[in-house]
Amino acid sequence: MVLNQARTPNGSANRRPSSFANPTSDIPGLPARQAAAKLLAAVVDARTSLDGLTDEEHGHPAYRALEGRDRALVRAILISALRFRGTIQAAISNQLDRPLPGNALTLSHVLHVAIAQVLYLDVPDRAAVDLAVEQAKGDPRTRRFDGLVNGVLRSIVRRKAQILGKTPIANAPDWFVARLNEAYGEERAKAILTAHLTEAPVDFTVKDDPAGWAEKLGGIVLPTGTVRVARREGAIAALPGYEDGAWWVQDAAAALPALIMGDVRGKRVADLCAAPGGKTAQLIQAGAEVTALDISRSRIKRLRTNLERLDLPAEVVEADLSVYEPAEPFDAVLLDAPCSSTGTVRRHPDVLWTKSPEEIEKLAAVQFRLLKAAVRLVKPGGRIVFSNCSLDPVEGEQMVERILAEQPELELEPIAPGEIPVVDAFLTPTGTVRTTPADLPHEDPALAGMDGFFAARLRRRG
Ligand SMILES: C[S@@+](CC[C@H](N)C(=O)[O-])C[C@H]1O[C@@H](n2cnc3c(N)ncnc32)[C@H](O)[C@@H]1O
Repeated sequence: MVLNQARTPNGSANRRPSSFANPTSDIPGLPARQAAAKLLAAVVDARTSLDGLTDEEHGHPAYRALEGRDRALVRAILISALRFRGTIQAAISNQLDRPLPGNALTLSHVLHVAIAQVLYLDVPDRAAVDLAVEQAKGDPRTRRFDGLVNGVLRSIVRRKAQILGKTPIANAPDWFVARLNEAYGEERAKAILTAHLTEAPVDFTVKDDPAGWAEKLGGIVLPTGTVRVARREGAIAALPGYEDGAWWVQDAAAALPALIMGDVRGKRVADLCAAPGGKTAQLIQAGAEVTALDISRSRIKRLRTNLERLDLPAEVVEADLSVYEPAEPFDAVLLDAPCSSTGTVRRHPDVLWTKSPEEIEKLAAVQFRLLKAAVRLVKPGGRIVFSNCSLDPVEGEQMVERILAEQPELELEPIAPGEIPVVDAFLTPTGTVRTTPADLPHEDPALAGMDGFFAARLRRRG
């Protein structure tokens, strides 16, 4: 089907005079769709993180100009548009005889925003389609395509059940699928890609009584001890136990690196990339005397607030780990390094569209540098736990091989099966920890999975 006739939402020819001054600003719901298309452009064209764009204080101006409800709608649209980007793109392509012109990026974003609503959100189809047509008309870059927008969207509305009923296609860039296949084999890679299509549950690390908190929060206790609740509307801060500091939100996988540190009671431990403080809190709770260090002022602020709420005291240091010189070395250090975050796609579907293989290599270089800096901060004989939330072996398994090859004073301290029973299910043959979103399956997909994480325990030779 070729769609190039300019038509209004009700199918009649477009007769709106071109001199119609700023025709769109008063149409309810339109500013939210316009903002969504702008933010989508910023994510996929300029590779900007969605969290930054939707920051309540420093986010994109088009986002900050919206009311709270519209902000939530924009976020929901973008999460779906990015999570199902492959499916949406295929649905568009199926409607056209030839691809959209390469310079029609704005048109493509308008379509993606509308289709995300039609296929995945509880927005009336008619509103999604009509607003997209108005949006196209209101922008000189898309004005001449309003008929195409109308035709493509109406056709997708009609084919909705068929599109949604199909086996999901890979909603990830080719480079990512190729790297997953290579690292995990096709079957596990497919399971990971499928897991990415469901929103992650909310996980809580509790100070004590997991069963009691699971009941109060309406969740389950995972084999790892984490309390898990299916995602639902509502503020985390309104949940029981928040004010009292009884728990903190932390993915089940993110809770494992601190556990492989072993018994830290009474030890001086540095958490070297600490903010916002999930692992710091675990280490303090486990009885360590913790120094929490981070380079980012704003993230340090969040860490302080979190530790205050939890009533867990630590020495907090704002510094660059590469140049940090403590008065004396630590008994043990944890380096939860900055990474590509490809293990967190379920909650951050923008990651796949903002990162690239080159970016992964760059981040691996940063991790290598930080890991070397971490080694000099620990006493001879002391442990170094290295972790991150990437699925890519370059940032995990291969990073450990590289550092061991370069630093003879380091050795791998493999985790033996049964030593820390909660990580047994995730141990690799070399005694490191690897989790993926396809792990921790559950009959209810809303309660399944965990972040992709890697963690290794190293020792500075004594
Ligand atoms: C993956 S996050 C840490 C998450 C944290 N460990 C937790 O569990 O809540 C990585 C952190 O590394 C910090 N970072 C990046 N480069 C750093 C450096 N050179 N020195 C210290 N911190 C750094 C970032 O600011 C960021 O907060």
